[in-house]
Amino acid sequence: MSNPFGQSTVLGYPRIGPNRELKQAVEAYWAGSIDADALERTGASLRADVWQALAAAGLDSIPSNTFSYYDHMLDTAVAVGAIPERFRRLGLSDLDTYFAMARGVDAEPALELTKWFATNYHYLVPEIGPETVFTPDPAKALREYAEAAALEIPTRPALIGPATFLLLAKPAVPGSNPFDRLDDLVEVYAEILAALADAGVAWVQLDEPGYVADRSAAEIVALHRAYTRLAGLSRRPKIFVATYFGQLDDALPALLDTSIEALGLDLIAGRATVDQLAAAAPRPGTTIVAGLVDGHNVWRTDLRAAAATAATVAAIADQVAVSTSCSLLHVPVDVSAEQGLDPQLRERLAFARQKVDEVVQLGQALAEGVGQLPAPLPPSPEQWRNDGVRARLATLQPADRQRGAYADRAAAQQARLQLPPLPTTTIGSFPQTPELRKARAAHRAGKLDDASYAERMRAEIEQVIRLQERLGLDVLVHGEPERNDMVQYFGEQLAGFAATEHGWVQSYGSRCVRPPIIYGDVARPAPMTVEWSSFAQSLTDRPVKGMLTGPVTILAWSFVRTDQPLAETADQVALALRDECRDLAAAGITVIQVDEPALRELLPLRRSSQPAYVDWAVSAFRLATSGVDDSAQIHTHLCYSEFGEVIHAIDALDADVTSIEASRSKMEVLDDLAAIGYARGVGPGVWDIHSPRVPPQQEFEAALRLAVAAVPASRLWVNPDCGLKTRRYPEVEASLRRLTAAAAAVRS
Ligand SMILES: Nc1nc2c(c(=O)[nH]1)N[C@@H](CNc1ccc(C(=O)N[C@@H](CCC(=O)N[C@@H](CCC(=O)N[C@@H](CCC(=O)O)C(=O)O)C(=O)O)C(=O)O)cc1)CN2
Ligand code: MET
Ligand SMILES: [Zn+2]
Repeated sequence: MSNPFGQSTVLGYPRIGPNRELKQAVEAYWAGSIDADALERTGASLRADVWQALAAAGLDSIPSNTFSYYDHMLDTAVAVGAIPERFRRLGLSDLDTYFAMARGVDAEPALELTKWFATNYHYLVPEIGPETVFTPDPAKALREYAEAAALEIPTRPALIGPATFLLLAKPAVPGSNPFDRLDDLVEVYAEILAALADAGVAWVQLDEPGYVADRSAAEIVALHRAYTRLAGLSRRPKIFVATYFGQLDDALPALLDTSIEALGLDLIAGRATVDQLAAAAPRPGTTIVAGLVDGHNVWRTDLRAAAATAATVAAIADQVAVSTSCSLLHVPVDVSAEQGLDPQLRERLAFARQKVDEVVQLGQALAEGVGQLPAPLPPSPEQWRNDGVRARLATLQPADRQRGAYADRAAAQQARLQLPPLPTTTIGSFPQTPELRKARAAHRAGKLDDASYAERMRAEIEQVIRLQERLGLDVLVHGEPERNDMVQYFGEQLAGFAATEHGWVQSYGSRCVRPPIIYGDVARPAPMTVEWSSFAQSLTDRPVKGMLTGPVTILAWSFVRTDQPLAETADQVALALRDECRDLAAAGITVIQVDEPALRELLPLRRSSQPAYVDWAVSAFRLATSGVDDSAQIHTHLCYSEFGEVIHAIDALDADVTSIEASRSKMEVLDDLAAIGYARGVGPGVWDIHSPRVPPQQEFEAALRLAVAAVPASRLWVNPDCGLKTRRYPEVEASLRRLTAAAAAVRS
């Protein structure tokens, strides 16, 4: 049955370009080496390429306004006029005002950056207060629509919907609630929709993923009111509300009770969605856009199984289209560029471009039947299995996840380490200089041999050690110069992982990551970090921390196999890390840090699913870290999130020392930790490393005095919020000098 929406669509597409063209152009603009026109030309050409590729692939309904120079939440803030006064008064051009909000300028810090749901994408948090004046600014959406129309490609402009926009905003004034502004904001959307309709736009996409998390009855009533109002407008495009990253529960009947023309549902992450849809009984004429192709992972879709689900949906709703489960922003662009991958793996993968083809095939199957669909691939090759690892996991006992009593550990560690009160340390990485990146690029290209590369890295490590000695830090790090990324580096060395050459995914702004792919059983063919750490330790009498990435973070920042529970894959990674910890300890490394910055990221959006997650996540970390004896001091590190929700999990990790981002939230996390009786070492970050600013000495001391008031000095560590890889040496030296001086002042 044909429907006005069409049979197939995607919710969004990568905007960085097949070779990170956007990153290069944007960074060149920031550096002043190209002008705004040149940047705009690159943007226009990337957008045109995407629309043409989507049209050529045979998609019926193509999104626009999914491009962004930095972030789509920021674009929506601009579209509704929510530009804080402190940026307006800089008097910059529109483009530079936009980048000022994203990155800050000397006088004004940027908007806050935070996790986009349970992904490794980060959005800029709009600041909304009772006084925020909303004004419609549909210029970007209109321009993109017109650009595509000039290519004879009609598109569907996409915006974040008003309810989710406010749910994800933060109060501009303490104590106010951005969501209270919903009715005002909806009127601005009404004007935007009218402007789009006037330009000939037939459909608009409004994203409301905020409703796949637990929401109050009042928030659901407000959602219903918002879409009743928008759907009731006389001058507007047809409305497609897109939801993703989970299931809507009570918000589903609320949305279906409005007269929106199409509703997108995530049938990958929202396992109960089909049942909920059957119970809600969509009204005739509403198109259900079934998200059947996973937009958050890289595996090919089992098209026959997906078509069967589509058929089930078609029996409930009279009009059905097929889509991705979420925007394709979260996967790399094109797997056909990966000629270095094992062909047996490559044929099992679908990146954004391949997922578009899958959606088109499923759309055709809806109309014409499943006869043309390819058969599913056979099960994974036998050689991806590792019976040794499986046998080891099968025999694990609770004791393998349990260290000795903390009091005994603390005594054994202090006897060995002899640390002063308020010991100072850093989180691991030192600046990744352009020279280091160039050396790594030359090594990768075969222009720098292994020995010369290793020599270059050892020289860097030696400089980093000497610098820390000069600064008077107590526990040193080797600086991680040899790591391209804290997850990819391990992925490149572990069996069961594959690395891509071009598989870049945007993490925030111009920053990208190349997540490894976990396709088979995980094992550690050889030690991964021991040589570098031992070398660093050989240079100094002070302790040098071993530095590993924890199992949860390795999973969160990789693409993970879906043929077994995450918990099982996490334990396999944990066993490899357990062996690495033992090898480090055996090599004389007395302090080992196992980073878990993504512990909060994987926390399920719905409360009911959280305990099971916390259980396996904590278990895997403990498996990784409890194979060493009491005298080895285990540190962990967390950053990039609000920790309140995982505070018990942090305690349950049972690390001897937890370093944690705290400077921007004024040490609040210490109260959270105190409230649950956390009684081991803690290093609240006293320096916000996200900005190049060198804080004055008093700021370090003030932060430390707050910390000393909340935590006994005997358990308190002094460190920055996170690693220093994105900073430059002048800032690092100046700030660390103040950090150590502040520690000395507070000690005495
Ligand atoms: N995986 C991951 N997720 C994370 C974080 C993280 O550290 N890792 N931190 C948080 C914030 N997210 C971040 C994500 C990316 C970067 C980042 O700095 N990315 C770099 C790339 C890092 C990298 O892979 N570097 C490689 C490759 C660098 C590169 O682009 N090389 C050039 C050539 C080298 C040159 O001439 O400069 C090339 O290949 O073309 C290396 O050092 O080897 C970037 O986009 O610029 C920082 C934070 C949360 N999520
Ligand atoms: C995102 S957490 C980073 C931890 C890592 N050890 C570093 O210092 O870079
Ligand atoms: Zn960090």
